Amino acid sequence: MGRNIVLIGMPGSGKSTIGKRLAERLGMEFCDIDEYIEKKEGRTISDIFKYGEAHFREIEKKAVREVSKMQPLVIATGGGIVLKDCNIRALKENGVIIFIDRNLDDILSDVDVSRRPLLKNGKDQLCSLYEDRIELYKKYCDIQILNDKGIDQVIDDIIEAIGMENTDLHGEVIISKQT
Ligand SMILES: Nc1ncnc2c1ncn2[C@@H]1O[C@H](COP(=O)(O)OP(=O)(O)OP(=O)(O)O)[C@@H](O)[C@H]1O
Ligand SMILES: O=C(O)C1=C[C@@H](O)[C@@H](O)[C@H](O)C1
Ligand SMILES: [Mg+2]
Repeated sequence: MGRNIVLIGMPGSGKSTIGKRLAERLGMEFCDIDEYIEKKEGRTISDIFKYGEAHFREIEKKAVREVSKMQPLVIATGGGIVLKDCNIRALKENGVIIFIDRNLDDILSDVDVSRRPLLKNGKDQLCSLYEDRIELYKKYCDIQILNDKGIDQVIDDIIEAIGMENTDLHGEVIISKQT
């Protein structure tokens, strides 16, 4: 059975949008872990956060374990998935991890802070999350893809990079085409 394609990155970096369309292009199923959690719990992420971030992270950890075992999927993860290394270990067992690396200014202009409890105090919080997490995204990914162009081009870059990754390249592949 084929491997999962797992997208990690900041809130607003494009994981859900790119993931859905990548899955369509590859004829794979798509799973958004935030949506999986909301469906399974029958409540929104914001409602879960009312019981504290630690409570959400435990639910997220369980969801990651479950989703990682289903394959082959394109998986869009929550922005904080990198905060527990067991999440990454589970996702890596059956999957290649792709960091969708989007410039903070572009994220700030697009992200929907109303649906993200960690961003409820506004966009300054996003900058501080970025500083805390950027090294984790880089460290944990197999492939880093710059989302600084049209979505279709980003998807082309991912498909090209996965082809390279599957044949003989191991370690970090950075696609940074200037178009
Ligand atoms: N390359 C791009 N060109 C134009 N718009 C983009 C691009 N990448 C992302 N966007 C837009 O940015 C917004 C955020 O994208 P998306 O919701 O897919 O991010 P996400 O990583 O899933 O965020 P979250 O972690 O909050 O769920 C969307 O409105 C999306 O259309
Ligand atoms: O960046 C984060 O920590 C989060 C991002 C969202 O995808 C959700 O998973 C949740 O709001 C937490
Ligand atoms: Mg999303």
